[in-house]
Amino acid sequence: MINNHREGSSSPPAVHARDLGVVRGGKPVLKKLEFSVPRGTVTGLLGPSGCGKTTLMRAVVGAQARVTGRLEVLGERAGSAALRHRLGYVTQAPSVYLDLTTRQNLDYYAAVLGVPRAERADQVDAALTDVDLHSHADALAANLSGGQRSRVSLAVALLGAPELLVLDEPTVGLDPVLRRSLWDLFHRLAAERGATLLISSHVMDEADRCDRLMLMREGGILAEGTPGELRARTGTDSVEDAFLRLVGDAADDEGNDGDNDEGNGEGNGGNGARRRAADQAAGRDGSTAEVSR
Ligand SMILES: Nc1ncnc2c1ncn2[C@@H]1O[C@H](COP(=O)(O)OP(=O)(O)OP(=O)(O)O)[C@@H](O)[C@H]1O
Repeated sequence: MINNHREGSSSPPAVHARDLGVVRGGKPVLKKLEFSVPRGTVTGLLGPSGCGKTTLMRAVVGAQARVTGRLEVLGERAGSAALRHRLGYVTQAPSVYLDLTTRQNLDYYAAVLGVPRAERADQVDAALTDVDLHSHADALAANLSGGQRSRVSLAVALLGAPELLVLDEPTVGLDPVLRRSLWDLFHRLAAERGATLLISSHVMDEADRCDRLMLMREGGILAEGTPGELRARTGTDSVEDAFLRLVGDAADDEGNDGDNDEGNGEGNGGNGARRRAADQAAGRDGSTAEVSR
């Protein structure tokens, strides 16, 4: 599902990073990242738990301290006040007021965002339609399921029609039908409103729903491209296998860079290291399609 890229040649990418680094807790968690996210695309950020997806998203929305290098968002420096109304960000923890109903939450956030009073009801209705929550519009958030609360958070992010939506694992805890309808919504937002979506996921079977992917590992970008390009580059049939192949190749490269004391030259030793690195990256002990968790 490759989007036609709608960005004009003169329009800067939605996100542009050069030599981007972040230190957290005294440790470098993002290391010299270089990438661009084209406008009007659904770009997936995939990688195992702890590889730095959330940190990267926080840097993009201007919520991360100790960012070094260059990071431009919609042509502005990340974190600049001019971006406040052009971005929507949904964290992994739904941020809704439990003592308000779904509609009251949306109405409140619309007011905070400065949506004119006369437009508020329409915008709230549109957001409720987008996330399919009309049937729970008057339910207290406290009485919603976890997945429903995440959708309220997503609806909040849609208010004001932001140009860039940064969504941290928006489909966690949702059933397959809802997941599909949200992915359809993400593509509609890109195709019909020209929005750019940067979406993190650790579920590899969602990778094929993205126009483009950035595969992350240990604070770096392992590879980027369309799902088809990544499959073709690695000679694999799925993005999950492409990821594991790339992790294995990176482990081989790292192994070749140093001395190999174990080295009796047996294929099994190398394959074992490669396999361990891939399994570790995938967080897998069996045949799960998830990268981690
Ligand atoms: N508040 C913090 N203080 C110090 N280090 C942190 C903090 N939050 C995260 N880290 C570290 O930063 C690294 C990247 O974490 P991050 O949350 O960005 O990863 P992630 O890929 O989003 O993981 P997940 O998929 O589990 O959400 C991890 O090594 C983590 O331990």
